[in-house]
Amino acid sequence: MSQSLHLFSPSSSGVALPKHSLRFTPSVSTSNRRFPVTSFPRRCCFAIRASASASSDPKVLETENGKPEVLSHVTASPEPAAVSSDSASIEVDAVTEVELKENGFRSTRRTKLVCTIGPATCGFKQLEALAVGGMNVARINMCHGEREWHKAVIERVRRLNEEKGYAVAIMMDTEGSEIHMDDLGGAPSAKAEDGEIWTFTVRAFGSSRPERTINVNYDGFAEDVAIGDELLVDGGMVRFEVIEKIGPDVKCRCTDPGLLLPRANLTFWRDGSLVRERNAMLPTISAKIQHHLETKQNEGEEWPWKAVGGDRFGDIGETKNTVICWRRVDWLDIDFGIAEGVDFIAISFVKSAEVINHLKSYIAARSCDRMADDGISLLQCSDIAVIAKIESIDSLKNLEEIIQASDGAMVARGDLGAQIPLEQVPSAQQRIVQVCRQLNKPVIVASQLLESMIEYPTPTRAEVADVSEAVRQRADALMLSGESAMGQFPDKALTVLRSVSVRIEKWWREEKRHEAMELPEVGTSFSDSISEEICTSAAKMGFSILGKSNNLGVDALFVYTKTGHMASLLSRCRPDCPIFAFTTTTSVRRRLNLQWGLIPFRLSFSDDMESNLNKTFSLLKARGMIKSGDLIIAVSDMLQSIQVMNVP
Ligand SMILES: Nc1ncnc2c1ncn2[C@@H]1O[C@H](COP(=O)(O)OP(=O)(O)OP(=O)(O)O)[C@@H](O)[C@H]1O
Ligand SMILES: CC(=O)C(=O)O
Ligand SMILES: [K+]
Ligand SMILES: [Mg+2]
Repeated sequence: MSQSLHLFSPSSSGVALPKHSLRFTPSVSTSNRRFPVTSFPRRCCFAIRASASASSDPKVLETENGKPEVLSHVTASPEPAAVSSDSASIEVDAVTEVELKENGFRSTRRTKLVCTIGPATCGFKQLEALAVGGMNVARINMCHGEREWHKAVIERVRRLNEEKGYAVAIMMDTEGSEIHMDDLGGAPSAKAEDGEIWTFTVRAFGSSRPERTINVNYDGFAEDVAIGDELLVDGGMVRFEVIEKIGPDVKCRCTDPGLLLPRANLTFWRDGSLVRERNAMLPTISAKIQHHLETKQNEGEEWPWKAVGGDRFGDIGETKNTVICWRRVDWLDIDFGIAEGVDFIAISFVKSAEVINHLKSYIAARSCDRMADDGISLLQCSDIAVIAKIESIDSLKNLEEIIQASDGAMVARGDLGAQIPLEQVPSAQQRIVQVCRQLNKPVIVASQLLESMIEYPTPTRAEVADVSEAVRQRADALMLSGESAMGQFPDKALTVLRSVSVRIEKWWREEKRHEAMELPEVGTSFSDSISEEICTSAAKMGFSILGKSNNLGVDALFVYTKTGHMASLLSRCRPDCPIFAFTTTTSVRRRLNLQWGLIPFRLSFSDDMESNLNKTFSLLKARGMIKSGDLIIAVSDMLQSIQVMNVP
């Protein structure tokens, strides 16, 4: 078996490059950039047989957010496939179609959009409006609401995907170990005025809560704070000074007035520095649960946190009386996420790669159990991607190792801005985005992108500039928080993200302003290296020169990928033309929906590239997504090949 990179030019039907000489050198001039459709020489292919399930699946093609189309007469045989010529049987993906009409073929939006779902957007119609508006990922935040509420949202998104053909992925965000306030007894907000005295306490009050009293979720709160400390709500939206401690009650004077929101995050500062010693940021597990733990441990029972071990997870034997761990509720949420088959789990307040590694093994073990229980096949069972939220000083310290261990990262600027000086947040963002790109992990820029749109229908100029900067940095995705969760204008906020993204992407493409980034090799095996070379070469051919068109006038990159890896390698190069990513499973398709520039489709394909291409051309032409004469570069992880051709 040999591994070859095949480049097609007008003078040759296929060139097999020798091993270790996989540099792409354009062999054609731009004046002669239309190629005949060439056939793939099967004798020199590195071929992986199509899996049984791929060939027995109904022949389906789905676009990013489009309805599935069943093409019963398409075969997966290695012979050139019979393809549908009946365009009427092909339903057009609403979102991609709208964006294609709005922006033209080459100007589809590359930046992906994540919306936090909350009371303002949890209904079916509201979710549908977001999907139509370009939401690629729906985020649910386990800090807020009950599990039942989140379950209902997940079910609605699923129904939306099934009934209306979208591929909206679901991201579950864990509560994490931060200290936060209670839900204000159900009130939407509370106003703290200058000089007022408020009590922060761990005492439970039930319905008879005294005025200006806030419950705190962290048992050690009163012990850890000191008189004179500064208490910041949501990173400084409201500030208090600690003036007195009475048992579990901490009396504070408001020094910076503002609106307290339910479950707002709390940090405390001493002499200008964030207080982090004594594990102040990690809630101790409650005595009740600890007792339960010890009893069960004595019975020799296995524990989820035991299974993943490590001090941060509360290895029970080691920390008898002060078990420090992710709170039990996080584990229950993680189990919930696995059972619901969410696509991403975002982990709040990650401190080290160890946390991510443990969680990934846990998910893998749990997913296998689930697979066995449900009798579902390996291909159907998605492994859930783990997103590391970078929102603490520790996470910045261990940034590279955390991102390397994760499947992606989030620049969680809300809490990050409460832990480092605000003026350092932009450079931290730039660094995180850059490290993610180098390590080939998708990155989301989150929090306060359009904060004023919670209340107003138009953004501030400064917010538009902030969104533009994240797009310019070519982050994979932008995220709405309060704007979509509880704001008055969720659809308008999404429209702003969408239109600013498209405009800035186009501007930078035309101006050729993007600095080239040195991308180190990420793979470890020879086969990985070949995939990287192939993708780099293909993407290079898809780059523009002189602000006009790309080297060869390439209209789109096609990638046929089972795991999604080759698609992400192409995305990482941030080429100028759109990337159509074809994959065989819906879960991989949904996951690819988070990555820059990918238009993910589900398609049953075989290991015969010629038949795959013919089938794809026919389907996409019928949708008006490509036309005869368009120049396509196709790569595939089954054959590790590159093909350059015109759509017939
Ligand atoms: N499921 C929900 N139910 C009620 N309110 C919600 C829900 N999700 C979000 N919200 C509201 O929207 C606001 C912004 O949501 P988001 O989850 O992005 O912020 P956050 O709580 O600051 O995030 P994190 O806790 O991850 O740092 C929250 O402060 C809350 O008021
Ligand atoms: C999103 C989030 O968790 C933050 O900004 O803090
Ligand atoms: K959270
Ligand atoms: Mg946060």
